[in-house]
Amino acid sequence: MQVFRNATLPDGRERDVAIDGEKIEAVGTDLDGETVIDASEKWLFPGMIDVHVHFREPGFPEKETWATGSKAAAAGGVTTAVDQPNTDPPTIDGPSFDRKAELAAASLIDWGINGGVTPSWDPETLFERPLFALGEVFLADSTGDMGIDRSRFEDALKRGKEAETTVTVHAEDATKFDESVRDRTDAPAWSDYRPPEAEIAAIDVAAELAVEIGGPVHIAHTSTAAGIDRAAEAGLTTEVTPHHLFLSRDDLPELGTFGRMNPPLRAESTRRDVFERVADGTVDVIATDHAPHTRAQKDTDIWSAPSGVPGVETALPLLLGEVAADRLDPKRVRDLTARNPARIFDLPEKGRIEAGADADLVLVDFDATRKIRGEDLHGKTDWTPFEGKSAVFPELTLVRGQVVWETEDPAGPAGEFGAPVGENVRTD
Ligand SMILES: NC(=O)N[C@@H](CC(=O)O)C(=O)O
Ligand SMILES: [Zn+2]
Ligand SMILES: [Zn+2]
Repeated sequence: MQVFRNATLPDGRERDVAIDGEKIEAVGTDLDGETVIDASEKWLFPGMIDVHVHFREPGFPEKETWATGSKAAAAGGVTTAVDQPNTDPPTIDGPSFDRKAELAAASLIDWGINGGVTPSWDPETLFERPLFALGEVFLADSTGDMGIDRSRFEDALKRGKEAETTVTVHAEDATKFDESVRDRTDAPAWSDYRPPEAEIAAIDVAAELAVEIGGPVHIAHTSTAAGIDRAAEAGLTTEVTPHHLFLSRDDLPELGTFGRMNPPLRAESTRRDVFERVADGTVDVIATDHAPHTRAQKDTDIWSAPSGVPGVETALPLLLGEVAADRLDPKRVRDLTARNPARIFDLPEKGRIEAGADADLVLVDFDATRKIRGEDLHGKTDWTPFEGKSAVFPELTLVRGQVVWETEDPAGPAGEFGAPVGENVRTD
């Protein structure tokens, strides 16, 4: 048994946390074990469950792989990551799921694989597999051009309901895109091209159909306060990315094409409104939408650059930086990154520091604030849109009791420790 002694938990209690094998054995005081780690002056958070990453395999290993993405995740305190279906081949049937699952075996951290929806998807064989969730279902084209129309979306919601799985939605309505800005070459043109109304309109459709059809619906990467409010009012769960929380159009002069993503960066006032909804608990989940592209791929004009930014290694550190600066409550960070995703996606073993749960833990020293630098990160991309921002990186990350990241030993353990989680689909 190993014991973290006198660690501060997100709710402020100071406790010993004892780990036996893969599980938390006890949370208490005066606990004993063979290995005792002095954690006084330090905090333990549950590992982040990132329900939205693009680890790019199969198809685009120059952007990311399961090995590099999961190592970056571990270094950022993410202990479970869920991959999205816009790979090549897209994950839209049984065989493509199996192929991705073989590659995911290289993961250092625990993982889930989502199933996607296109005109050529095969729900029969797809739902025979242990999907994490159905989605992200693209209501407009993004990277991978998997946009679908309303009737196929209805079909996806019905299938999701039948299989008792959550449907996650990329909510943008392409009929609201503003073609009149096409002759502009500045980076903010992307934000004007895919305006807030496009997101709000798509969330309205998702909410309407979710209420009509039933079954849980989760809106991915919401970027507008109005969208979040409408989703929440309709009983849908919502997710916000670190880039919509910490960046706005004001950053685009500096970021240029490296700040292009879907949905795009919004006005600074919108960013503040979104932050408020994250801080007050209206938003359920922070997920990264980790969408790496190489520097060379991004370094072109605004209409040719691919959409998406990396974020899996910097999300929890940025949030912990906000805790250090007294702008976010540590309990809120715990809920957004661990407790809520575990509840929404039905992972009873994960997301909590309690006896019986998986020992997915992050050891944090709030005095160790440092600036994010792209060159220090562990994914395939050597750039980050968060360059220079203050963050608190984990000292130690454990997945089911196993150290997968240690600041003292950045070479760290080899991969392939991760295991699949959350067979959230009824396959009988
Ligand atoms: N968000 C993005 O801008 N890009 C994502 C796809 C997506 O989530 O829409 C990607 O896979 O590159
Ligand atoms: Zn998306
Ligand atoms: Zn995505």
